[in-house]
Amino acid sequence: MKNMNINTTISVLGPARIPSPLTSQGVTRDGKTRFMKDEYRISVDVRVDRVAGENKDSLLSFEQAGPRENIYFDPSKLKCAVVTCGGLCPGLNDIIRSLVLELYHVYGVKTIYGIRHGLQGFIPKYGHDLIELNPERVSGIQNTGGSMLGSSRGGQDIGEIVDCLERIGVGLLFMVGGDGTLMASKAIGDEILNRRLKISVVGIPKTIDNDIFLVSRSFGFDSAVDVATLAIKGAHNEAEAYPNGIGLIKLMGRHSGFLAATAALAQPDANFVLIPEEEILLHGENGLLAAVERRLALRKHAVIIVAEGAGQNFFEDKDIEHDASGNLKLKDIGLFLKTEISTYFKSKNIPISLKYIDPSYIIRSLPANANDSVFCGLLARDAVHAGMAGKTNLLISFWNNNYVHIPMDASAGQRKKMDPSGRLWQSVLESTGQNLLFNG
Ligand SMILES: Nc1ncnc2c1ncn2[C@@H]1O[C@H](COP(=O)(O)OP(=O)(O)OP(=O)(O)O)[C@@H](O)[C@H]1O
Ligand SMILES: O=P(O)(O)OC[C@H]1O[C@](O)(CO)[C@@H](O)[C@@H]1O
Ligand SMILES: [Mg+2]
Repeated sequence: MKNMNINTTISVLGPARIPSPLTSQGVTRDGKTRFMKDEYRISVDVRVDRVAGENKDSLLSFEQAGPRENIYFDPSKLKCAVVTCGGLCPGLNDIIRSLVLELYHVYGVKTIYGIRHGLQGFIPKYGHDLIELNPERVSGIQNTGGSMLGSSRGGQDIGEIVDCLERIGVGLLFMVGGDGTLMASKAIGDEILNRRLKISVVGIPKTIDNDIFLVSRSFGFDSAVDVATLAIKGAHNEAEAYPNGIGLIKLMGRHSGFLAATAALAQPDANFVLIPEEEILLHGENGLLAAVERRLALRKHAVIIVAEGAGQNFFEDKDIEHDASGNLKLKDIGLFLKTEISTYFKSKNIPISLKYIDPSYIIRSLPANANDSVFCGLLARDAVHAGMAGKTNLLISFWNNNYVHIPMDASAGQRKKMDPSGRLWQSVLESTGQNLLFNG
């Protein structure tokens, strides 16, 4: 972490004095306690570079997630709420289910509200009813994609959201979403603080783009990679089957190419991977079109993966649009490339068979795979442990193979991007051999 000034201190609503209901199960078979102490920390950097001549390391560390010996909230009086915001993502229902089961069975919290359709659900004018969540209500939801609570985009009045929390008496709010949701969580947390309320806000980062700052892996990403490999297989089969076949696949990834790059490694049939972090050169000897031509001459087929945020520089600045949440609406680089490739080969009188595959919404709306389901359960349980201990304005993150607490303001407003000189991208370059094709 080059930025050593990030905040790593977690806020608390007050001292946690009530013995946890987990106390009866709090000691493991070998006599060790399973409770975490706030003093257990996970270092931010695994590698520690010593300054020449010094023999002391100064370690930046995150608080380790997990059950605390004492909790802040009285489970018999506590009301909780869960909301899912932004784009769909595999695993949302696993998260909701695990939150409910942990709160209900392990901590004994019996009142859990599901907020419908993201932040809209807090605002009376939309008329979305609350859902009472309990183990029966969430039974089997993990087998379905999407979110049983629904979602929405679009800003809502933060004051009105906190009014709603006060009105329904929520003490612990779980917010599941991407970077925008974390910004909203932070704003809600700040307003709660302004009003001196004892409401804890815990974020669980979600995105198939895997672009949340200080989060090594977000849930849904692994499932998205899985499904993306099917699209790559299909594109490869189509490309191989026809003379000069080209399979072009567009994958999601607004500002970061993690999904495109990882899927290309998981299903190594792609010859070109195009990501937002690297500029695309289209024309000329070292451009994509000439490189595809070289590839066809060599192997008679080609597979191209493009992340949706790649090549946005090809589109004019004048018709810039934003969605309801203020996210930049990306122009369709997949369709653009399809046209450019077709036009190029037509102008050269080279017949091609181009198949364009856009699996975007299929990928993000399916249920989680087994690996993500396990991950969601662990994240959700740690979110409950943190919230019950009275911790607030934090998100649960997976970092250096550990589950940790990250203060919301350390992550919100920043984005994780792929390092073009890092191992992931360099492996993609090796696996595809695309640099050799680009450079003739
Ligand atoms: N700075 C902010 N302050 C308050 N609310 C915000 C802010 N940014 C985003 N939001 C709200 O948070 C919600 C989720 O944001 P958004 O639609 O951008 O999805 P997201 O959480 O980033 O997920 P995705 O990764 O799918 O885009 C929206 O209702 C949005 O209006
Ligand atoms: O079509 P929508 O819902 O605006 O969302 C598209 C965006 O959402 C994401 O799936 C993230 O949730 C991005 O990969 C994509 O750019
Ligand atoms: Mg977002």
